[in-house]
Amino acid sequence: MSQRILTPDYILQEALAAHGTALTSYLQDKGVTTAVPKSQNENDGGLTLTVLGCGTMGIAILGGILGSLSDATTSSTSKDTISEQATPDRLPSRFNACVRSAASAQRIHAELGHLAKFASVKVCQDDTLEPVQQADIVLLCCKPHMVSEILTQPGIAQALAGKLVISICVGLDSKQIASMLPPSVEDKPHCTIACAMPNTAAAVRESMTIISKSVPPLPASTEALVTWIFSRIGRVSYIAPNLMPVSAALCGSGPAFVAVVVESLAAGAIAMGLPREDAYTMAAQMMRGTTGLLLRGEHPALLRDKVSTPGGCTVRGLVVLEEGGVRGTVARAVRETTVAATPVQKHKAHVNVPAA
Ligand SMILES: NC(=O)C1=CN([C@@H]2O[C@H](COP(=O)(O)OP(=O)(O)OC[C@H]3O[C@@H](n4cnc5c(N)ncnc54)[C@H](OP(=O)(O)O)[C@@H]3O)[C@@H](O)[C@H]2O)C=CC1
Ligand SMILES: O=C(O)[C@@H]1CCC=N1
Repeated sequence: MSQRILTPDYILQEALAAHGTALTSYLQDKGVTTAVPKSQNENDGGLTLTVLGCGTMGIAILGGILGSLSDATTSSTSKDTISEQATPDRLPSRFNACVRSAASAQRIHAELGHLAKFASVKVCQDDTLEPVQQADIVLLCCKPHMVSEILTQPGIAQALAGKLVISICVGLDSKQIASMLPPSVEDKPHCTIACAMPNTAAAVRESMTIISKSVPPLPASTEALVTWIFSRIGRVSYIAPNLMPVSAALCGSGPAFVAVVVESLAAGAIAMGLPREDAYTMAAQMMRGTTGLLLRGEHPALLRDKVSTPGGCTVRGLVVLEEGGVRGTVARAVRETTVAATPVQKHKAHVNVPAA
């Protein structure tokens, strides 16, 4: 059985979340004045953000936001990659994390418990209505096929009216999500829907998040808020809605493709006698260094040429890669993924299979 280490701060947060009112009146009866932590105070001017489906990505995003709030509390240096962005008038300070199973609830406690002292984080198991009612912003992080079931639960649509819904669900665009909600009233949409595509590196605040440009554009304050949320977990870029599927393939799925490359590099090194753990660490750090050069503006082709001395060892390895058709294979993987991530074409023919 896994063990959880509960810090005094964490226990206090949990007790306040579960029995805050009772604890406060008990202490007041004893003549003790209680100061509710800022983030627990419903009137602190902060927003409530509810993560609907707080699994791998929900935890990564929430962890990034809480981490950035902890940076703001403990240090004057910001880790923002987009430091010049407009700061929204109001920021999230209370968080609801919704899941179905006890195991998923436990996972949130285990992975985010140490950050809960920087804001109020409530884990909601098998309860979506109240957290959505409490929310100013709803982050839709469940699997795409679950969205319809969740949004059509009794009361959810009413609870979402007038709010900001941000979806990270691959293959769903804002029109499809809107179609699961009541129609707009008097030309006003039921709620504001934004679509974003982060990736799993959000967990280390190194995501490349692509956000779909909304039509009509989001109000400036809403766009600032969406940008703020995702710049907590890495870089942010806005793109035309029709380019979201290819962005999902490159940025959302990309870490899986790169992981295969790292595994392959390590496999070759292990085959030549390098200890397994050393091989994975060396491959990962080598990749990190290479991305540093690329992000500094170096073109990949020039980088490759710089490393391959004529008559040297690298060029011999490169010839093997070309013989194996690595470029074509990787490019085809991105094309195939793009088709699978495209809303209307999701179940259509594979792009790499020639038409019959
Ligand atoms: N994984 C990735 O790298 C990326 C994923 N995405 C997108 O992010 C989304 C989430 O993916 P991922 O985090 O991997 O998925 P996970 O399966 O890890 O997380 C989904 C979460 O949703 C919860 N959930 C399911 N149904 C309900 C419900 N009715 N009420 C409340 N919670 C519910 C699940 O809880 P429980 O476990 O208890 O059922 C689980 O915690 C997907 O739409 C995907 O397209 C986008 C970019 C990258
Ligand atoms: O493959 C998936 O379903 C998700 C979407 C983007 C990355 N992984």
